[in-house]
Amino acid sequence: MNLQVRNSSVRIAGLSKSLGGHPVLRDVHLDMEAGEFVVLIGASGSGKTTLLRLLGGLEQADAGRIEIDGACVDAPAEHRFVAPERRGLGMVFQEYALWPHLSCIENILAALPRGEPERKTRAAALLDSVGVGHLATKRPHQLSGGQQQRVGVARALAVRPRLLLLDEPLSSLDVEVRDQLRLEIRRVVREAGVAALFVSHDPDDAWRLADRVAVLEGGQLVQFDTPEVLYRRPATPGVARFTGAQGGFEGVLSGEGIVLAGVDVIAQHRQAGLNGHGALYVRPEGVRADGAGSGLPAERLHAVFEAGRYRAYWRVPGIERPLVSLEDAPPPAQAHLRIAPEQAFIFASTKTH
Ligand SMILES: Nc1ncnc2c1ncn2[C@@H]1O[C@H](COP(=O)(O)OP(=O)(O)OP(=O)(O)O)[C@@H](O)[C@H]1O
Repeated sequence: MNLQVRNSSVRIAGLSKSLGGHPVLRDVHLDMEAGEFVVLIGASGSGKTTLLRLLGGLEQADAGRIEIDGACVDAPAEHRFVAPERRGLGMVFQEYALWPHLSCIENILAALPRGEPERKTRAAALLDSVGVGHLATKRPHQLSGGQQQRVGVARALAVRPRLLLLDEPLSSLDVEVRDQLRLEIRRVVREAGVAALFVSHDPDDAWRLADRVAVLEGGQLVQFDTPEVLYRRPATPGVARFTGAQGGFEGVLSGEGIVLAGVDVIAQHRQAGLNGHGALYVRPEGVRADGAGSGLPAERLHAVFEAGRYRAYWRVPGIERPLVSLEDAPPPAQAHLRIAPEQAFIFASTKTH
């Protein structure tokens, strides 16, 4: 059966929302392309759930505009607000939220539009598409968490949504089930051709699911890019950390880089408009110990074997925190650390000098 649904797109412009007198979202602009899978990340309290609730119609914006599939669903300036059930959305939550007294197939049938032809065939096909066709007659309590979430995804797609909203749907599952279900969600959402906004804390969700990743910091959208651009050009220290960087190591800016422990460290990317002091962020895979030669003089504090390599922790005179490197061979007690410019990023100093 063809599970294809309408193409969709989302336009969010100038969206602001305060809760309890505090601004939670500030002037958010975000356009999703038809069929695009966007993973929304951000620290706890950054406003992810609030953005999802605004899209879902569970909250009303203070300012700005939301369009789903070309239809304006929220625009306070125009006194426009479309109720949640009329927005054409599919929703999947962390807690599975299935009807406990209904079987899996009945849960799907309850979501299918009444006039839908061949309802039972479609409900069964939806369960099949997420790998739980054989559990159609079971009740939710007879299923594992991962199986229940599969039914949750099938039910969300049953309404032929214009947009699928997923709020940390994998976070209650153990790692193996999470990996498996992540792949299946991506496949089934692609097959349905529906746009999806997936809220997560987990970097693996961003790398493995997203066409683009949207990053919220303090209620503002600080970056909206492909995973590759996020990795190569993180827009903020927070994004650099999310992509695995350690930092910020404070130093004085030089012509092309930053001086740490008397050594000029070159970084390919430096935030525009900096002068005076800065802070270096670098991923462990961009730091290498070198027995001799140039680089930051370092003393090994500790090293552990990890997934075929050695993760080494170094003390560098003049740097407050240990610097971490990844090595192919057991690291020596003393070394010079070389930093790969493409793995290094310089942002504004967080200290007042
Ligand atoms: N009803 C409310 N009244 C007042 N403040 C609220 C309300 N709901 C949320 N907030 C505040 O708004 C901010 C953003 O909350 P939100 O739940 O959107 O963040 P989040 O990024 O989803 O966080 P988490 O990852 O922890 O779920 C938080 O500081 C939160 O305390």
